[in-house]
Amino acid sequence: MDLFESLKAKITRHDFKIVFPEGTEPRIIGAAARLNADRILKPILIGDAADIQSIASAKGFNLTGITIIDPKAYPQADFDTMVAAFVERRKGKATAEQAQTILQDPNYFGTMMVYLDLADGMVSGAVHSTGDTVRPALQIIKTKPGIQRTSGAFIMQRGRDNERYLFSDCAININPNAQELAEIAVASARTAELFDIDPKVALLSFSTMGSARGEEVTKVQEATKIAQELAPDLDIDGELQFDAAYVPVVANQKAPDSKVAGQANVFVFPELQSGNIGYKIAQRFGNFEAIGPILQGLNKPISDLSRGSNEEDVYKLAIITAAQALQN
Ligand SMILES: CC(C)(COP(=O)(O)OP(=O)(O)OC[C@H]1O[C@@H](n2cnc3c(N)ncnc32)[C@H](O)[C@@H]1OP(=O)(O)O)[C@@H](O)C(=O)NCCC(=O)NCCS
Ligand SMILES: CC(=O)OP(=O)(O)O
Repeated sequence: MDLFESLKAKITRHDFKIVFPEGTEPRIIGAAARLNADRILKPILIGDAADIQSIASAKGFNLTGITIIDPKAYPQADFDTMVAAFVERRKGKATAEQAQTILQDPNYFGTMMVYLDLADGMVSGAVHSTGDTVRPALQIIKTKPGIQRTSGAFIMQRGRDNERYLFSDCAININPNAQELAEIAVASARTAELFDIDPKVALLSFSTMGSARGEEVTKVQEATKIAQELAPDLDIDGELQFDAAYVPVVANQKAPDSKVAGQANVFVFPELQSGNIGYKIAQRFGNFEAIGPILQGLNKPISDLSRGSNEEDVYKLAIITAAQALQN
């Protein structure tokens, strides 16, 4: 079954509430209207109610049944509760006065809704940068026990046969150390399983099994060892160049003894420059649909769109976000 049909079937009866802080953005309104009409989940739009309504009617989107939260009209008592919860969560890092200002930011407001269980997940980032979208989640939602760093994975999908891979970290950690990279590799395998990928994890480099040297290579070698120790049940190998990871004939030549080389479907990039560039090249040259970034390791699902996303990308990432809520 198509990935999204299978995810829709899993989430539909749960009526998950997904909050969209960028409620006046037409791509968001359009996706919310479709998600609502298809009865997949319950969208909550944050923004000026009159603006949202007028954009929706200009574009012909039906908002009947969709919750709109206009921060200007949000009940004072509920806002005070949010402020108090934020101050408590930030443990001395924000005063009540600062919290009043911080929570005017729709991403902080939406993230607090998820934290307070007023929503099951959040999707933002169609107009905000990744930093502005995810920082509230890092500060408020935080990572699951045992996970130090959240990271951002993409499901890369192409063609009718649903050729599907996972790329990470393409969004968050600028230069992870070996331990962090190892955790990213293991978290990526777990995310892959959620999307029906039987993970074979390659830690990528410009070197294959010692063919080149340098501290960048050593980091990937160390990360591979740590990841294998962290998750002995998984097929994880490195360091591998992309061709050795992906192309069987090259794998035979460069890494003949590897259980992953030539068959990898989870590609872990050594740092963010290569990860972010890599996914965009596959998306724009390779015609892969890039779904994500899916934030891994957070206590609750928060998703960050690329600003280049279209309405369909918003629709699909909202479904994935709701599917992640199933794991909570
Ligand atoms: C994600 C990012 C914004 C965090 O940077 P930052 O806001 O400067 O983060 P700080 O170091 O000030 O940390 C803020 C909080 O987040 C936490 N944090 C930072 N990175 C984290 C991570 N990867 N995982 C979990 N928590 C993290 C910190 O521990 C800190 O928590 P605290 O305030 O409770 O102590 C930054 O790493 C970044 O800009 N990454 C690149 C994003 C990007 O542009 N990607 C390309 C497009 S997708
Ligand atoms: C994931 C990503 O690269 O986001 P943006 O394009 O918004 O920077």
